[in-house]
Amino acid sequence: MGGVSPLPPRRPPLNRIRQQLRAARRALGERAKRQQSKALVRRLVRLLRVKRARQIALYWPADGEIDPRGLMTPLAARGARFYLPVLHPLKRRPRQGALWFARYRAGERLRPNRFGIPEPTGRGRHLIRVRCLDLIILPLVGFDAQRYRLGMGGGFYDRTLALRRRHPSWRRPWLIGVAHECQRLDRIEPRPWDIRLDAVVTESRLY
Ligand SMILES: Nc1nc2c(c(=O)[nH]1)N(C=O)[C@@H](CNc1ccc(C(=O)N[C@@H](CCC(=O)O)C(=O)O)cc1)CN2
Ligand SMILES: Nc1ncnc2c1ncn2[C@@H]1O[C@H](COP(=O)(O)OP(=O)(O)OP(=O)(O)O)[C@@H](O)[C@H]1O
Repeated sequence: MGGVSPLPPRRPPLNRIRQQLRAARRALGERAKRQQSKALVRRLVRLLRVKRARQIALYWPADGEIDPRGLMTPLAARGARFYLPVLHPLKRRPRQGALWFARYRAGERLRPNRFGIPEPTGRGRHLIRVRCLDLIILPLVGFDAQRYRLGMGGGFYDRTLALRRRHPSWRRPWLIGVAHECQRLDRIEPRPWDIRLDAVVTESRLY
């Protein structure tokens, strides 16, 4: 043989990477997950962008995700309001596969969506325009040090935030991805629709 340079190692397909990262996240154990969520919330509340935010989108944790709900008590004391993602009901383009954000007050009744994730219900729910949010805390499956995000694969946040790609100078909403450190990848090859986050916070670091 000799003289033939080896092919670069082939990356496993994205879906396999997603599965592996989700399994790693679920395997953490309740105690570790609780501790890491608490440590992460302590980091978040120290960030000026977070302290100043008035309209904040969180998410309801599922599948071993970091629990961001600990932000509510300290930030409500500063006058913040909170919103949760709701799957857009339209089955047609262009809004299909996008998210709405509905006001959520602690203790309010929620109903599971088609993925089993609780969301605000009812005609009375108050929706907010994405551009009026100061801050979105995004769940993620994987991230890299460049702050690219790998999600569940539905493209929901990418579609919802697509307007930001067209208006890169818009400062709102600020986008913070939150994750366990074990969800970091060496490099995520960004696809054309991927949105780069403004920050990624883990239990031990800020990217
Ligand atoms: N907590 C949380 N809420 C969120 C998101 C999220 O990632 N985390 N989303 C972020 O986008 C949106 C929901 N996106 C999701 C996309 C796929 C699956 C999921 O479990 N898919 C299954 C298979 C699909 C099916 O059941 O039909 C899977 O991959 O196992 C869940 C949520 C909005 N709300
Ligand atoms: N702005 C957009 N407009 C139309 N389709 C989009 C847009 N963004 C993403 N998509 C579609 O969504 C699909 C899933 O995208 P991707 O794999 O990046 O999801 P994800 O970021 O991992 O998931 P999520 O945001 O739901 O957590 C892609 O195949 C892509 O075609």
